[in-house]
Amino acid sequence: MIELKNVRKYYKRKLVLSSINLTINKGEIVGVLGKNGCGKTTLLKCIMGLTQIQEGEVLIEGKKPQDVYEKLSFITEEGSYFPNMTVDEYGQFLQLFYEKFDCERYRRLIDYFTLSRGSKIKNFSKGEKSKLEVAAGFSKGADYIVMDEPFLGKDMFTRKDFLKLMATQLKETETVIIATHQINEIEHFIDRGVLLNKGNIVKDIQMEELHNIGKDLPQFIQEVTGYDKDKYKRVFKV
Ligand SMILES: Nc1ncnc2c1ncn2[C@@H]1O[C@H](COP(=O)(O)OP(=O)(O)OP(=O)(O)O)[C@@H](O)[C@H]1O
Repeated sequence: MIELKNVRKYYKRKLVLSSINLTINKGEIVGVLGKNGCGKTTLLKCIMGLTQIQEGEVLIEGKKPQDVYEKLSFITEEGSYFPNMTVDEYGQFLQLFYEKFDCERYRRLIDYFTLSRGSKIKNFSKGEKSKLEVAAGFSKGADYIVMDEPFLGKDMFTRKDFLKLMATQLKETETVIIATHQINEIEHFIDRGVLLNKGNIVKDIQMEELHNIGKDLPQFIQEVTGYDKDKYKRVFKV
């Protein structure tokens, strides 16, 4: 279980997350959603223990994230790989570092994404690096897989493959937290949507509940966070 209790985060004097309370249970697939700059990445970094918080606490199974790093895997655009390594060398490194690293899963994912095992990571395209990041992130043997915009830079077919992968390969005990703007794509994949606006959780809804009331995710997000359709006219005075 992941617990965020009254988490408040500032970057210098700017308040980015204000008193966040959130509990994520084991096995849940949770989408963290909201407009640019609303605090999604910052929230994920708090869960990962990668950024300092000024108030409150984050607990992963009752412990600080820094004390259970092997339970967590962060899949991010920035990438956690070493560019000078080849795909195979990186796999060997991860195996040494993560006790529960699943070599077989890594190999299969590398093949699934048709990445060349002998190639240096630095020579990969953006999309290929992002596939490698997913392959590594899913193979660390972590209980909590935290993803920040995993669709970025991936072509249409890869995005489909990626979703298929998540829908079929995840174990029941694996928990996924995914921050993305690709709401159409994750609509039928997530169990629950947590909607942020200006650093606050403004809605936390089970997808089943949403579909039962006949709404889809884009509609729901627009209703909750609003869309200023006249902004263009105001700014450009047209
Ligand atoms: N290292 C930093 N230093 C100062 N301000 C930051 C830093 N990182 C993020 N911010 C600010 O914090 C706010 C939230 O940023 P964050 O990256 O969490 O948003 P986001 O919801 O992930 O946005 P996006 O959808 O654009 O990726 C933004 O206003 C951003 O400018």
